[in-house]
Amino acid sequence: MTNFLETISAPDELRGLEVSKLPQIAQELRNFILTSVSGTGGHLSSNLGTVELALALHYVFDTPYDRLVWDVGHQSYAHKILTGRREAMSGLRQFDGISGFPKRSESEYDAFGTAHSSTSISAALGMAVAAKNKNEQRNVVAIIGDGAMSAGMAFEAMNNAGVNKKVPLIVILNDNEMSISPAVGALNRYLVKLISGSMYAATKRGLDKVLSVAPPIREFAKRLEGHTKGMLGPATIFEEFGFDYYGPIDGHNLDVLVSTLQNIKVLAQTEGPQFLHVITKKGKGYALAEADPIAYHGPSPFNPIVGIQAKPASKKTYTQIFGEWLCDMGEADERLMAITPAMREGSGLVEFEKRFPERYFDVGIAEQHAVTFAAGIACEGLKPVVAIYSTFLQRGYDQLIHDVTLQNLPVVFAIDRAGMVGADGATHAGAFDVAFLRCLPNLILMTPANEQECRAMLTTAFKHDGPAAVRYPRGSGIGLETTGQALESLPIGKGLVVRSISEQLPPQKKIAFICFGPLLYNALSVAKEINATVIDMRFVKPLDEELLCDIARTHDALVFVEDSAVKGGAGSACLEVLADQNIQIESLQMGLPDEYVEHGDVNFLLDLYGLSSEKMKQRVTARFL
Ligand SMILES: Cc1ncc(C[n+]2csc(CCOP(=O)(O)OP(=O)(O)O)c2C)c(N)n1
Ligand SMILES: CC(=O)[C@@H](O)[C@H](O)COP(=O)(O)O
Ligand SMILES: [Mg+2]
Repeated sequence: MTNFLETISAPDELRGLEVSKLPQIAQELRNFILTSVSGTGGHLSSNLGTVELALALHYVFDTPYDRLVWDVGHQSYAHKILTGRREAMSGLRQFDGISGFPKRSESEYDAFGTAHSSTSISAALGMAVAAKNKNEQRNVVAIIGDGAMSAGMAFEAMNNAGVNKKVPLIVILNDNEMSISPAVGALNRYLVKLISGSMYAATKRGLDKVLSVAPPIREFAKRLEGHTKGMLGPATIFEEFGFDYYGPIDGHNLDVLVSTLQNIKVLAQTEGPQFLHVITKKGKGYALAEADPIAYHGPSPFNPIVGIQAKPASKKTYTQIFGEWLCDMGEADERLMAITPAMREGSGLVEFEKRFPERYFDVGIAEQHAVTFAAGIACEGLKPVVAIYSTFLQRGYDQLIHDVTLQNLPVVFAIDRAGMVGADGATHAGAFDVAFLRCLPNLILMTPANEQECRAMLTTAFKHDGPAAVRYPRGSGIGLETTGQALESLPIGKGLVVRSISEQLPPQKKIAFICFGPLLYNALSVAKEINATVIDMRFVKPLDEELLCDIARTHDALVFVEDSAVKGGAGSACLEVLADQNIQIESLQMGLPDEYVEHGDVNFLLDLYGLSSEKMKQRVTARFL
């Protein structure tokens, strides 16, 4: 049997086929995705669930002239494979390989770069308004998941789109009742009601509209009605926002998808914003992923025959260290309230939810709300802990300033994925939190070098009567044990001398490494070779100014080391203090460059940016020795 997928290098070739060929192509796509992603690692269950949708979209719409904007974009592998990147999938999320998300610089078919959730409707509306303004008859489609739909930004866009009757915008809601973990919130309950049939009336109303304005597609309405129950009832929330609403329809039925999209494409040009609700299964077609879409959301490489096999890890991850601390502190202090914006597994809160369900809050993909929700909790004397990725905290920055630090409220920010994250690349790098946090009055900012410091700093933050943040990287530390360790704080604003210059073989130049975070250990291995001092500063804010100035006055050169952007980072904070104290000294800053750090193996990237031990030694030698 012909493998059609191998003959398709662009959607034009797809559009030349009979629609009856699409189911076979879908099967080939699904098999290819499973084989490829099990080999490279990546996002799997969401991609298995959107095979038919991607196929039908490229079949019906004249891509890339018509625009497709994939929300989050973690589910865009079928889209990438159909648009000439099948071979490139073997390099997925590897350095110099293709991104795991749509990326404008990667393909003309990637209309908008995504990865942070809930931006698609805003971007698509912008494109649709621009097309209208330029008198270009173009279709723009936003494909957004039910999880992504829970973010305020999606409703900001809907609110703006709905009143714009002449804008050819199509929004497709890919509803699989899952975020990464099960979807949460009132919107999820509402969608379940829609799916359950209690509000199929919307479809009936939509059908009546279709019949009234486009008689030639009467058979479309009849066929669509075949998939819905014609009960009358209240308008859907989407219609109240000004969209014509159709669905829910089966997002795996290519006949229904293609005919529905062909007609909605026409309506968008004459009737304005259209909203299609499709139902899919996350993990579709691979039994293990269908059974456990969470485990298969973003797996590392695995054998698809037997599925993911749990491997006993030699060292705990920082996420596990946090999760362990959260339970221990939650046990010790019932005021602790744990908040996650839709990242229960990734942030390590699964155990806490089991043990303290009444103090666990998954607020959905809603970082802005998560931060201010925590502020409200703190106002009432309880102790909120916001578990959040560095990159996603960017989404709640104004709330962090305006609602938390300005009011000096005791909220703990457990910031995971600080520094380089590897496979997810530039959109997910935790590069900027030191720069955007250290300038905030009232906030304490800590950078643990190892697991024990991480646990102690979380305790310090929790016991502090004001806003406090601890930032720690993706992955494991050096392997220090923390289980059962006492919940003791550190002296706030105090650094630590980890190594002093040995006077036995005094170096030609007295160099001190001033370190923030786990790169301290790369610096330490260099310091042992060249006989240098190593300082673990521990706090970016408040800085241990006394220690810093003492070291500066007793050494010939300082090397600042951090796994965050150099621009505005911890090293810059130190240089500001030295300038204030009028201390002149040679210095070198080591950290993330003034560019977006792309996807790739973290150790490779550390070496690329001169942060491996070998490269640190080369840079220090070249500059000072
Ligand atoms: C602002 C932001 N917060 C959190 C995430 C992490 N994240 C990635 S995918 C996802 C769930 C998306 O659910 P949905 O939109 O329903 O897509 P599905 O995985 O079900 O296809 C989350 C929370 C993100 N990418 N962006
Ligand atoms: C698409 C998305 O934003 C998440 O799935 C993210 O990729 C998770 O990152 P980790 O793998 O670091 O938990
Ligand atoms: Mg979903």
